[in-house]
Amino acid sequence: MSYGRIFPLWRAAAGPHWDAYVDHAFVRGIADGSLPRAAFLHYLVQDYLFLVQFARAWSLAVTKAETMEEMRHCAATAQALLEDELALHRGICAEAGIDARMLDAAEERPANIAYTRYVLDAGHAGDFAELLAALVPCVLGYGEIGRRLCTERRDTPYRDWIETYGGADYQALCDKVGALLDGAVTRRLGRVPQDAPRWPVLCGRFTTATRLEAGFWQMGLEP
Ligand SMILES: Cc1ncc(CN)c(N)n1
Repeated sequence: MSYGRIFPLWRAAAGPHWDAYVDHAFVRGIADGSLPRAAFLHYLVQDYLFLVQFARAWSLAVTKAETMEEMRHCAATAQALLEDELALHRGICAEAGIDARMLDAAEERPANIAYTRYVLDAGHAGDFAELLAALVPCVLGYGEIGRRLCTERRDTPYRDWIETYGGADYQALCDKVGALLDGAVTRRLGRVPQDAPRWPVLCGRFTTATRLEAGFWQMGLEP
């Protein structure tokens, strides 16, 4: 399963940056349980703020869409981030004594600001396809990580996290985003999008967002 046709092409174009993201030391620490709890909570608080900005970016995609179908997909993805995914963050943080008020008052780290504002800028400066190219490493990268870690079945205190991203609901979201991406790119760049002059720009957006994902994990290791 590779979440459609376009995603594997962009992933290949990102070269070693993709593995630096999905196989980062932070991810390995989640998988084998060696990640210190303080680092995980620090990451989770930043990720809460991240997802709020990402919901804004998916909402921006609603305004950039060209069809009702695209609008529906993007609105549903923003909703899934705000309700389903953030429920994981709220739950784990509440158990650690970090309540909703503390989450909202947390200060964004520079790596977080860099990534989220890059994506929002891609959306403001570019069209729907450009915004999607900056958005999909987030959704589909975690889908890939969650699916892989779920099959490893190792003993780790971060099982809730792994099962959220490897679970059926998140994987279904990834399949839908992959289908949205395929349709959107074909609609704008044609059936052989690799030949379109805009293809390298889209690959570039995807690769930069991928590098910013790796930077986000790195930030997580430095509470
Ligand atoms: C930084 C980041 N990237 C991706 C995801 C998965 N939506 C996330 N929660 N946080």
